[in-house]
Amino acid sequence: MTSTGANGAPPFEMTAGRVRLDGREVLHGIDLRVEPGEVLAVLGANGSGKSTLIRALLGLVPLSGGRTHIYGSPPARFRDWKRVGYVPQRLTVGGGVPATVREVVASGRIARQSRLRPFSSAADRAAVRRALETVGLADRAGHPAQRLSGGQQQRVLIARALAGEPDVFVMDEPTAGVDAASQAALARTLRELVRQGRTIVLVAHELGPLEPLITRAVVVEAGRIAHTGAPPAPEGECARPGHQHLHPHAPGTEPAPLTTWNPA
Ligand SMILES: Nc1ncnc2c1ncn2[C@@H]1O[C@H](COP(=O)(O)OP(=O)(O)OP(=O)(O)O)[C@@H](O)[C@H]1O
Repeated sequence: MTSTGANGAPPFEMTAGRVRLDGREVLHGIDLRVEPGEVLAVLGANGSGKSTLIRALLGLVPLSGGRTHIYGSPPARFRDWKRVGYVPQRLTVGGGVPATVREVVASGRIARQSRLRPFSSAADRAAVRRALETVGLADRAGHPAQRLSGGQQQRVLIARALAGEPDVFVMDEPTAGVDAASQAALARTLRELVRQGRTIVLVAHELGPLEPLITRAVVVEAGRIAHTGAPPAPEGECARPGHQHLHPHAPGTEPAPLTTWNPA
């Protein structure tokens, strides 16, 4: 898999990025380069600017100063959206229009379709099925997504990103409101994605079972990066004597299928 853009450009590179919302500057000169294969945690208090930062990296909010690139292109000129999977904080797809779980997850394939191939193919349907199985929602495929619990909706959004088979995943609090078993399942899924060479940027308050996967953390404080460097020290299971730390970049062989979630 190619994990950089043309000329080896990294997934994201922001230089002196500034963002104003409602006339108030909320990001004050951010420098951040995300390397291929990284699992970068964006940490910080409520309102520090974490979501705004990742939305700006994706071009979803415009910069008022500085510049940002996705695989070497400014967001407005970036065309290869199939390489990018975004898991927002909440399910907003459909804006109240009823959509089934399968339809929401299938929308993750849109960037892979084209004017020449506008309809879903067998490969699209298989990717949607795999993604639903991975997050343990295959039996809910025909249910209205809006009627699921918050944690299940979060899993739908993760499945939507998985279905797109992107090179880089950007996840805004993927564990928020998700039960402990599903958090552990998400950690297993992310570990496999990283082993396949994908890049992951995730916003989190609590890393929980994702902690051992993190290769670098940035801490956002009042719209600035206050710390960048080593991930937080592993706790709990990983810190126990005899625990086998499976490094996410351990050289692998063939990509294995993503582990199916079996939430209790
Ligand atoms: N659409 C908006 N208009 C005006 N101000 C906004 C808007 N969205 C966010 N803000 C403000 O920008 C700042 C950063 O918000 P942001 O959502 O990026 O923080 P966060 O670190 O992701 O917070 P949380 O952990 O609560 O999700 C906050 O002060 C917030 O009130």
